[in-house]
Amino acid sequence: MLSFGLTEEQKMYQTTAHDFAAKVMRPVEAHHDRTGEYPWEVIRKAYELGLMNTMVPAEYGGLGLPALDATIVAEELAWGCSGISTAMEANQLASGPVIMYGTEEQKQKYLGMLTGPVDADGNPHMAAYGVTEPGAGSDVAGMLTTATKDGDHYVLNGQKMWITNAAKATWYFVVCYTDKTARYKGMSGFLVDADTPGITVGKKEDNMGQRASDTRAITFDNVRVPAENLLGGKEGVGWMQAMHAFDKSRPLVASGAVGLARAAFEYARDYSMERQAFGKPIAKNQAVSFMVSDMAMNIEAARLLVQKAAYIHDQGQRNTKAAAFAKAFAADMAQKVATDAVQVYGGYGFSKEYPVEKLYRDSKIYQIYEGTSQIQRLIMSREIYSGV
Ligand SMILES: CCCCCCCC(=O)SCCNC(=O)CCNC(=O)[C@H](O)C(C)(C)COP(=O)(O)OP(=O)(O)OC[C@H]1O[C@@H](n2cnc3c(N)ncnc32)[C@H](O)[C@@H]1OP(=O)(O)O
Repeated sequence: MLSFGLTEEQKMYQTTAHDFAAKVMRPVEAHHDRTGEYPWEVIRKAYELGLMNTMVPAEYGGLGLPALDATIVAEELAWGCSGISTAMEANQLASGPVIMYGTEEQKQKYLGMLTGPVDADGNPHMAAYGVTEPGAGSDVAGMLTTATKDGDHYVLNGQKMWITNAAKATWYFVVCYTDKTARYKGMSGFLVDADTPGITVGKKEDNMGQRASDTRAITFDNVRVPAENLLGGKEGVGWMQAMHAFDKSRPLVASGAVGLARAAFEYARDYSMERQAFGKPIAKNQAVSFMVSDMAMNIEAARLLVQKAAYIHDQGQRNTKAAAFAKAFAADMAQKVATDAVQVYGGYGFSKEYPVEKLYRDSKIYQIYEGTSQIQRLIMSREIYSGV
């Protein structure tokens, strides 16, 4: 049976996340945008409420939410502030491969850290996903980082770039080559403790948007990682671990774009009813109201794509094409909606004193991270033509 309604449980998660976004995130979003300060106080409260790590299975201390339910929460959090929600949701990207491929010991230890007791500073443990490199963003197989077996350890050398939560994470999921000759079949995934000697974290990137999120380079210089931290205990499967993690996380990231767009739409709708021009609210002009209608229509369409991609994943089926549809459509939509929201605000939209300026800057990264809009179309085209 096809249903577009939310269950009582889903409505409860949605309401909880929305209240949190409205009461805890919205009041501080401008501060974190301006200063780039990491939003620990928000993350601590989200952790206490159970809004972090929602997809970690219950036996490892999480809520064990299906991807569909997690997207409902993620949309609300990004409605609150997509910079802060990216810092929070990066844990879900890093924990994805562990949930899907970790050994029992790895799950107990590394998922348990995320849901377990806070650290000495009272902060919950965070994680980061390390695939991208300075010279390999879209082209994952072009990475250079290597792991060489040395007794009961692997020795990691190389550099990762644009890593969300790099300086805040307790552990990283890192993909690198254990066999350079085998292309993607020579890649392996590792769980790396962030305090391992030989790891250097770079400066915080001074980004255009989502400035609350901590993005840095991580350099590995002869970093010795115990062999037991090889994810799933198997070499050569790091590529698939990374790709399947994207299939799981792209609907989640796309739902963040939907949440941001919804915020921009609401501001534009409300402002268009208040702002007077030529003796009437500007919403009375179809040039404006049609722009706002397009926003509402495209947000709805994006959400349906997101929910379908998450639903397919939850059925245990491959959702690569649906996840790419959702990610590309939602990202491009969010950028357009945020741009049009600035347009509805006119000169005020260009000012930092009004909220749509931040939404415009924040929206851009959705077309870049987690696979660019161009890469999503590449993925779609391969899925469409394969086996035809
Ligand atoms: C909220 C969270 C915060 C977010 C913070 C931001 C985090 C990030 O930005 S993380 C980094 C994002 N980076 C990306 O998304 C990388 C984008 N690039 C890619 O995904 C890949 O490089 C991609 C898809 C272009 C593949 O390129 P390419 O090197 O041509 O490999 P390709 O030939 O397609 O694939 C190799 C094999 O893997 C298989 N494969 C690829 N993807 C999948 C998949 N999803 N499922 C199963 N198999 C797959 C292919 O079928 C192929 O198999 P075979 O050899 O049998 O034909």
